[in-house]
Amino acid sequence: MAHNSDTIPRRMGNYWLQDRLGSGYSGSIFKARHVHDNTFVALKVQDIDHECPTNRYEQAIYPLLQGGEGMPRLWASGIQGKWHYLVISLLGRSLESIYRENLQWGHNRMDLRSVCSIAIQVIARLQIMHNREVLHRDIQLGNCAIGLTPEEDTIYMIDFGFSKRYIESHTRRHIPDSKEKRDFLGNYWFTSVNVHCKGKVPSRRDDLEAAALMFIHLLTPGGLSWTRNGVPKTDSAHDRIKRAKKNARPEDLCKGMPSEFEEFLRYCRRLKFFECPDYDHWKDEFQALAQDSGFTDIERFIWPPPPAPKVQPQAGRPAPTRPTIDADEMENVLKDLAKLQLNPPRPILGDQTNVPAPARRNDSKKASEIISVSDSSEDDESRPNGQPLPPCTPVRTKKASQLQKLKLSVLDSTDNAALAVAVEEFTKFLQLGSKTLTKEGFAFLDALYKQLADPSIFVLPLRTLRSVNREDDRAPQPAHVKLGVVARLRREVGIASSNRVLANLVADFGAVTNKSSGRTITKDGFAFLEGLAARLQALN
Ligand SMILES: Nc1ncnc2c1ncn2[C@@H]1O[C@H](COP(=O)(O)OP(=O)(O)OP(=O)(O)O)[C@@H](O)[C@H]1O
Repeated sequence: MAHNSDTIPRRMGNYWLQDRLGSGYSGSIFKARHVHDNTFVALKVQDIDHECPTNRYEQAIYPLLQGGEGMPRLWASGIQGKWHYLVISLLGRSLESIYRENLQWGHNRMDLRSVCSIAIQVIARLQIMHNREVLHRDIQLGNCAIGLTPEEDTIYMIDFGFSKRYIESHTRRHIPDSKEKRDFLGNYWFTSVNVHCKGKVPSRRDDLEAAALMFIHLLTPGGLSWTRNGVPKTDSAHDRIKRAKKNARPEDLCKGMPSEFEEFLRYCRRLKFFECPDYDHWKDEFQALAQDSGFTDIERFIWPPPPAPKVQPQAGRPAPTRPTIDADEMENVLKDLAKLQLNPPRPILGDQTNVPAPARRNDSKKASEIISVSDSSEDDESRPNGQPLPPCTPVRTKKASQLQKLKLSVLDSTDNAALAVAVEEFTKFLQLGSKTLTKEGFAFLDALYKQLADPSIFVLPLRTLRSVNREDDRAPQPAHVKLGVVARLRREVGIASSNRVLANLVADFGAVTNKSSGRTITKDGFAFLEGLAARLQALN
């Protein structure tokens, strides 16, 4: 319904309306001042005859969320003439406005620090909402806003016009799933594939998937491909968006990003309709990613972002000036370098005629340094308004490059003692940081399997590889199955009689971790790895 702001009275209840903060399909939102105490609020106004009375829906949701961190307060609500109004906490800018500002500063994507911080806070907000039995159902940048000073580092959720309780109040049961196709509810850019493209009933998993797509959008140069032509004006344009979204594979969407984003999207898509997501795990993952990348104080969203942590140049050597190179270009360069085969083949465990290990170690170090190069500019370029440039997203995280280094040291190993050291380092590294096995972690296990099974031949180690696409391999298993298998592996590793037996145990360990829902290493898993290192020493 058309909405004419001229007819909105200057005063609503006890508030004087001031500037318009925003307006949407369903109404307008104004900054307003209390007539007596002069405090400022946001006042959301909607025509009482609007075909979609979202203000009334919001009015029912707000009381459920009061007091939760990052949830605005509902101060008052009422009807005046033909207007329904909600009085809520006045907040700062939306993430949509911040994202656009970043584009204007010449950055075609957001920096990793900001995205990790957004991820941690948005997942925490969804955790609060879901714990209070509410689904948001319209996660997007415009529906996340930062607080006003001194709360500008807190992200708030706003716009609960599409929200709904997923626990029915009378039965206390989860809303039912349905096979019937529903009309799409949400937004074009981030609503999950199940809800947007397949007409399924939204549940907790869909809020999380929308959040995952939003994080990936922020890190994608130019944004997700289906957002680039603007809001669709025809059904066929909308169909094109749905097709692009449905066909986009996580590995393609997340190319060049830290693996956590791909992992998170996959995790959201594996969740069952009724399943409760593991919010804490994913907050920890993004926290660990930020820490691995050298960022501090990550729970706070700081805009503009503080300068990127600098890697200290070695004493006595001038810092190298890096050419600007993007992730795709870097990948091509690395592929071309690999094709050149400048060095003799890597020494392998069973082949003692290779060049001495120390010389090869240096090479592997260099290789990992190349891979871990970040695209953060060394230039002291300033933004048009004098703000410092935000740190750019590293092509690979510190965690990824450390694991890559460990994998190379496995491939360089010429005896079991060297393998044992690599396994010990791998174990310690995971114990101290994130306990999730990323694709680089699985690549380490692959390399280990290869060396133990038969180091003299090239093995395609499909048994531990994480990125298998076969449906049966991807189907997650119940947690108790993983616990049982890992406990058995832990026992068997202590009595393994040969490298080949150890190889099979490593393969089983990779497979069972791959099929577990969080791909995390449990206590027994660490005991298995420690036992493996000890057994390798014993079999040396
Ligand atoms: N509490 C608030 N404080 C400050 N600004 C706000 C607040 N709530 C909303 N805004 C601004 O107004 C915009 C629209 O708000 P909101 O999404 O709640 O309204 P809407 O009418 O439901 O919009 P849409 O139809 O686009 O979903 C937001 O993107 C934000 O910029």
